Amino acid sequence: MKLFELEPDSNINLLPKDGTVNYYGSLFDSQEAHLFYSKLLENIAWKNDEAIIFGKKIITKRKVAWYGDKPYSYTYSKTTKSALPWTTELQILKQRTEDKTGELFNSCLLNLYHDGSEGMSWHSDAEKDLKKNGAIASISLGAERRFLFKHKRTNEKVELSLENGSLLVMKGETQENWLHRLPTTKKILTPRINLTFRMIKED
Ligand SMILES: O=C(O)CCC(=O)C(=O)O
Ligand SMILES: [Fe+2]
Repeated sequence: MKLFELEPDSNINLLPKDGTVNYYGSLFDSQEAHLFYSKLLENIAWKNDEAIIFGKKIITKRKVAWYGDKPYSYTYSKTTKSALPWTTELQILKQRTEDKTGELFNSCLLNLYHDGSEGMSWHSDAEKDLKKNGAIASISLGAERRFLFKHKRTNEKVELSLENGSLLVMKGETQENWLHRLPTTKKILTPRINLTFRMIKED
């Protein structure tokens, strides 16, 4: 056991410019992280994602789900989904994320990556349904994976590792100026669940 486990400083901005990314490390002890992971695996309405890539409809191996305060429709990879009502676990996780970050969220996109062969390619989350420059809070459960940012103009890169139970927040102009991706890897053989709490525009 490590006697002096240093918590990451969530005030540090991991990006050198044009946006803000804060890493909070793990929000849970390993038992609690495992409990949330199992409950989400069991209780979330996981579906294979449909995306339109180069004009062709494809079905991803990765599974997704979309929850929110209201049945918001959300257009993602050119397909539209309607948000389901919060489950108990999601309500607890949303509350905890809001307490930690001081931000409010009204929706959550979940991703289930069965192993390292599934990932997400370079993109930014600036869909028109999302509040402009609203914070996006990302919780990771299960396998630890690498996560990268790339500046849209300069190609500068920032890399980190998303631990089991960890919270990462992207805010300010991050989505306007940076892309992010979850690279695939042959080394990871176990699943990971990711939750991104977001704020959908209500007009
Ligand atoms: O799985 C992750 O950590 C990232 C997911 C993501 O970028 C997204 O859902 O937009
Ligand atoms: Fe994203």
